[in-house]
Amino acid sequence: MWTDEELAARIEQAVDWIRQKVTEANAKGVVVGISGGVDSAVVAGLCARAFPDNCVGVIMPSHSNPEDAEDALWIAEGFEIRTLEVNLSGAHTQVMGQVKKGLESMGYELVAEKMSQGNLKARLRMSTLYAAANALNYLVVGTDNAPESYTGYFTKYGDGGVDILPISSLTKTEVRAWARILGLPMRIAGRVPTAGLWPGQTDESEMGITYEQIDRYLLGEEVPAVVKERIESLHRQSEHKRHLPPSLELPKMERLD
Ligand SMILES: Nc1ncnc2c1ncn2[C@@H]1O[C@H](COP(=O)(O)OP(=O)(O)OC[C@H]2O[C@@H]([n+]3cccc(C(=O)O)c3)[C@H](O)[C@@H]2O)[C@@H](O)[C@H]1O
Ligand SMILES: Nc1ncnc2c1ncn2[C@@H]1O[C@H](COP(=O)(O)OP(=O)(O)OP(=O)(O)O)[C@@H](O)[C@H]1O
Ligand SMILES: [Mg+2]
Repeated sequence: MWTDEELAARIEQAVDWIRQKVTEANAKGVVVGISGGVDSAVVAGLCARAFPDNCVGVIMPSHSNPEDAEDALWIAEGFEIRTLEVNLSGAHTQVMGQVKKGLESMGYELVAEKMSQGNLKARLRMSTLYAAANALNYLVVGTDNAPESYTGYFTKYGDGGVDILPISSLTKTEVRAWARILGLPMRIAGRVPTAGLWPGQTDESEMGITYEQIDRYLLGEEVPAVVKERIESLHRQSEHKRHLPPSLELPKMERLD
């Protein structure tokens, strides 16, 4: 594996990179959503080191996982990050209720209601992070790791809607190793990954494969054929999320006047 010194050096590289990107953008600091999960805990640790006095952690408690907010606060306090708490349940109920009622009154059947409400949650979180970042001239720091990025396991314009991605080349195993070096306990480093979009959701049960398997695939190691097919299918289906929207280029028209 890696030595602690190697890991610490890579962490310092990531911290410097965050500082550089913020400076290049003429911004003054960083905003990060802290969920209680390991990815955002690691990114929070990097952000705190990069901008000890200009870092805001946003905690957006979810009724599906209320105890996560306590861990999120504990993580922020540990890194001495100032926190903003925003409860999105009212906004979520309002928007989703009106969309559902409106579409049903038009005669539509909602074929993917659970996904729609879950992804709206991720997009409201994104809007909240940008509301804070805009107000302060800070950048929004994302938490996608390599397996999530490769499989497209993120919400388009939700948790995927960010300004910079410091851990998007890290396997989940590496993220957990960085967590340990940053002083996070096993309770956080080893917790079951969940997007928190609906009660009981876990990343691995939803994807039907494990992070260990995706890590192995990304490192070019052997994985069962069925796992390889699943990863490649998720990658293909989500290609659109890793690009700017396709835009129609029409030839210029001569003006008649
Ligand atoms: N080929 C194509 N070209 C252009 N656009 C395309 C498209 N196919 C779909 N789309 C658009 O993309 C939309 C589908 O993408 P999207 O809205 O992202 O939705 P989708 O990929 O269906 O779902 C997001 C997945 O990410 C997971 N997630 C979300 C948030 C956080 C985390 C986490 O790990 O914390 C995980 C979530 O549980 C779910 O499995 C469609 O509604 C459509 O508008
Ligand atoms: N309740 C929440 N409060 C604040 N931010 C959140 C919340 N839920 C999700 N987020 C943001 O969305 C990001 C994507 O969630 P994701 O689940 O991939 O990461 P994680 O929770 O940090 O780690 P894990 O994937 O191991 O659960 C989080 O890293 C965080 O920035
Ligand atoms: Mg999570």
